[in-house]
Amino acid sequence: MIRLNNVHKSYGTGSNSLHVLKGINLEIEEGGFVSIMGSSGSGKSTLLNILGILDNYDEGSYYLNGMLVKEMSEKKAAQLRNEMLGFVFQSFNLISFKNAMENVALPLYYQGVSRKKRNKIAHEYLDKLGLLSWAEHMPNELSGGQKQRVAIARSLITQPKIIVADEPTGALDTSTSYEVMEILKEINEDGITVVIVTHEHDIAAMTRQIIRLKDGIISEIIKNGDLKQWKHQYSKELEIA
Ligand SMILES: Nc1ncnc2c1ncn2[C@@H]1O[C@H](COP(=O)(O)OP(=O)(O)OP(=O)(O)O)[C@@H](O)[C@H]1O
Repeated sequence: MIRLNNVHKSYGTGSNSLHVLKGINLEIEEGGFVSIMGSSGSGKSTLLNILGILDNYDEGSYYLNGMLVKEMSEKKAAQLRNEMLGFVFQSFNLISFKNAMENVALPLYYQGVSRKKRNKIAHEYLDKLGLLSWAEHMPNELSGGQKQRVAIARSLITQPKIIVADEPTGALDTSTSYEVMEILKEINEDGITVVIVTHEHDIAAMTRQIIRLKDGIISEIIKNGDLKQWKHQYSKELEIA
């Protein structure tokens, strides 16, 4: 589903240039539940933005569903983004002057779906996320967890194949973070590939594969069965630190 071969990305030019990704090789299978970890500035968001076709890369290749992302026209890239991808952000990115239902329905507005139809579908997704009674509420009347659930409902309304989430629990307290991760897990169990960026080990451990970025390359890929061992090793590292 996702395949990156030797992907490089730099910001700036000349002496101001910053080489952030220095040859990323990565495969994510359909139905994967993956977290990207790494220290601040290691390039996690840069990588996620490339995966989500929100940003370009400089060298290498990125195949999404067998299609080379780089050689696409902007129109084709936008189409692929709209058809394949749903986005969730740390700061929810809800529109403050629209209520929960209107926020969820927004992607369908851009697809030209009639108001009646998009509101009906938005209600279905709010219901799925347990937010039906909050449909008419404005974002500032919702808790952080509710806002993130609205954002997740909005990301799902176009029926994407992949959800990319940049620090989806970064603005939430611990128990709400786990609730949001449980929702992402259920979404994944419905067959949607989920890729998140997080710096929290407990959150990463809820996914099935952890990709660690260091010095612009993938330093480690920890798979399902090894997570327990990894958590044990990590807690020992913490003790030493
Ligand atoms: N648009 C940009 N222009 C210039 N430099 C950028 C840009 N975006 C990111 N960078 C730089 O690239 C590096 C990697 O940034 P990125 O946001 O991908 O890291 P990150 O691992 O997600 O960090 P954090 O955990 O702090 O969010 C950082 O040094 C950052 O300052």
